[in-house]
Amino acid sequence: MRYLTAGETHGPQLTAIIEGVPSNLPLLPDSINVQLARRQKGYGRGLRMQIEKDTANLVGGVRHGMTTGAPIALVVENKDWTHWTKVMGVEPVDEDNEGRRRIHRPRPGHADLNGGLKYNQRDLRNILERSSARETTARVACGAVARQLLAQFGIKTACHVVRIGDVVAERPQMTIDELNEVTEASQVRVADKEAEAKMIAAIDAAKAEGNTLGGVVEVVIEGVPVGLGSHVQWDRKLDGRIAQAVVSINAFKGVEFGLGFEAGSLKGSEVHDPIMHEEERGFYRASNRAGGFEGGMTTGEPIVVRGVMKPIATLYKPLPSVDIDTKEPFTAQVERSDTCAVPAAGVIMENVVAWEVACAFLEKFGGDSIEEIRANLENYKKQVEQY
Ligand SMILES: Cc1cc2nc3c(=O)[nH]c(=O)nc-3n(C[C@H](O)[C@H](O)[C@H](O)COP(=O)(O)O)c2cc1C
Ligand SMILES: C=C(O[C@@H]1CC(C(=O)O)=C[C@@H](OP(=O)(O)O)[C@H]1O)C(=O)O
Repeated sequence: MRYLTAGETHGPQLTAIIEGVPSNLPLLPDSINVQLARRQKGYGRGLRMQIEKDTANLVGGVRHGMTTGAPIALVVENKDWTHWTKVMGVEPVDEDNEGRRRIHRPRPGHADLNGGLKYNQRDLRNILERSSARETTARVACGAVARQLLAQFGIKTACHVVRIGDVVAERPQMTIDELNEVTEASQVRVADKEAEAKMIAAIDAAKAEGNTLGGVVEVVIEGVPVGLGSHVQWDRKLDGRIAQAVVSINAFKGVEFGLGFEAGSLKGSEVHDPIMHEEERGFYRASNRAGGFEGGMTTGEPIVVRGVMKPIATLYKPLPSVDIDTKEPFTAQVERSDTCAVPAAGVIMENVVAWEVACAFLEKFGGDSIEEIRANLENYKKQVEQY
């Protein structure tokens, strides 16, 4: 499968085209809308999330609640567009027209200056509009389709917040269904109530001082068969593909699997997962410190992957910057902004990781219809059982 997205944050809509979704997958807008709504939640977001009510309109590839194998086309409206029709319209306006809401003071930490230099744009709004994380709405919609596919084969996903600023949540000891239930009810997507209160207080404190916060989120995927991805070629290693997908999320700066960076300070005996075998269960691991991957392939244990999000770049007490017109130092332009978007980022990460897993799943069990894929999976399961 592959997808492309288009659309600006204050333009009329976001658009995505997904190619390669098999036929006979049940798909209704609701299964996408659930993910879009999850992405909009979370303490610390700015006023924009009160304006938007993200819902997907399926405009291709689905008929009577089922995919047909044709490309899926979907759009999500920007409700905010009504306030931006002139500023973001396709019709030319005067160079000096105030209605352009031209940006000429780049924000440190955002795409403004690099994008302006690269695309030779003197209105940095032409960079901001597409570099905004609004685009992740379309990516989550695509991920939601991938989750639907995974769900057909009993593969479940969850995400939870591990850290916001210097507040760390306790690692939850619960099933994936319980984790989903508890984090859904949490304002910052944690299972740890004590940490939740401290995280909310930290976000309030950052906001009060015109500052912002980042954090760490974890995604767990269960029910994945052994052998997705491959050791034979660099670009077929599924952990590598997931890493790329995670770091491509706006403001994500790092990724780790299982023990992750901690593995660098431990001995081999404390890091690797002993191999076990039981007649009933087949091969399994005594632990899952690898986070579900060896040799770029899934081990059959849950995928456990974390991503770190830097603090939001737009500060109400801005950092020094330089005006691109006068070349004079200036404090950076202030745009309406979030204080902390880590809980939302967890949902984005869950959906982009689900996408990569679904792609690897289809590469392994490929087929044009759900029935063909199911037959291939059953056949492979038998092979693994008899190994
Ligand atoms: C859910 C989410 C919401 C975000 N909201 C903002 C925001 O309100 N203001 C801002 O400056 N950056 C925000 N960001 C981060 C910027 O989009 C990101 O820093 C920017 O695109 C530059 O890319 P980079 O940080 O990956 O280098 C958000 C990111 C995510 C994932
Ligand atoms: C719109 C979303 O996030 C936006 C991401 C974002 C940024 O710079 O990345 C800046 C803000 O945009 P605005 O200035 O319009 O409020 C966020 O609200 C969204 O997540 O749907």
